Amino acid sequence: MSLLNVRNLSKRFGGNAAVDDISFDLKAGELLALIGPNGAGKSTTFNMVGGQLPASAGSILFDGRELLGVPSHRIAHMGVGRTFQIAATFASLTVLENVQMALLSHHRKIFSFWRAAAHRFRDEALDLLRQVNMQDQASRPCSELAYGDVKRVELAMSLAGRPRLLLMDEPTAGMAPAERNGLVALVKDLVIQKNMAVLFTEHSMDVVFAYADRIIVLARGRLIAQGSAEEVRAHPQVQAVYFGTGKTFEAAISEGSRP
Ligand SMILES: Nc1ncnc2c1ncn2[C@@H]1O[C@H](COP(=O)(O)OP(=O)(O)OP(=O)(O)O)[C@@H](O)[C@H]1O
Repeated sequence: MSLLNVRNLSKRFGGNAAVDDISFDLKAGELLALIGPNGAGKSTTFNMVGGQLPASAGSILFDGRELLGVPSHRIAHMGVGRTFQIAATFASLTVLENVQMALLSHHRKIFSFWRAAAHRFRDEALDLLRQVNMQDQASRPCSELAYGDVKRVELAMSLAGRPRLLLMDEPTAGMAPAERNGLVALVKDLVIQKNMAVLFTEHSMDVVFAYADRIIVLARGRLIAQGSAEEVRAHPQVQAVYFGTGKTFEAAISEGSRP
């Protein structure tokens, strides 16, 4: 049975249908990529699932419970985690402190007194850092880290909320190709180990085709294709919309270009 059921979801901004009657499912243990050209409606879809944006119509069921109309903080506590395009860590805090902070937040402790409670959740934070291969850098301030490592810390922070569904908006934005592959390979391992569902948007097609279990393609707010990498790659409408210039996916991959 699916963990997430999106049905006939739409969002209009004035006369513009940013998301237009889309439906898709996501199972536990599945890594689902949401792709499409700029302005296709990916972020708008994410923001509706995460509760940051109200929908104009449709339904989003998470484990059978309707998410539409539920505030984002409550959606987070229901088990839907989120990472953003720009990693949100506290630069002046150490790696470990950032993850402890996320744990304090998850357990609804008060931020302002957190230093006094810094010993709390230390073991749990170290365990989360181990899961993203950052335990060796636990005592370094986040400001000193390479960007790819900051993204790993952010991933550990999002795991602090024990999400059953993790939404990752362009997790590899701003990363070098080798770092990109490392991060998404790690996410794929976590999906399998934790039987967690992940929905991610991504501009890097090589990463999508290498790691996603399934891909859905949006164009101008409409869902035009969904399926395996092979199915999506071969889909005529996807090729036409994505590479209207006559480019093929293979060419785009070898150039490492953004659509
Ligand atoms: N707050 C808003 N007000 C008005 N129009 C918006 C708003 N947010 C998004 N849009 C429009 O909705 C459409 C979909 O935008 P969205 O940001 O969801 O696309 P996207 O696929 O995430 O694009 P990108 O890959 O560039 O991030 C676009 O036409 C955009 O201009």
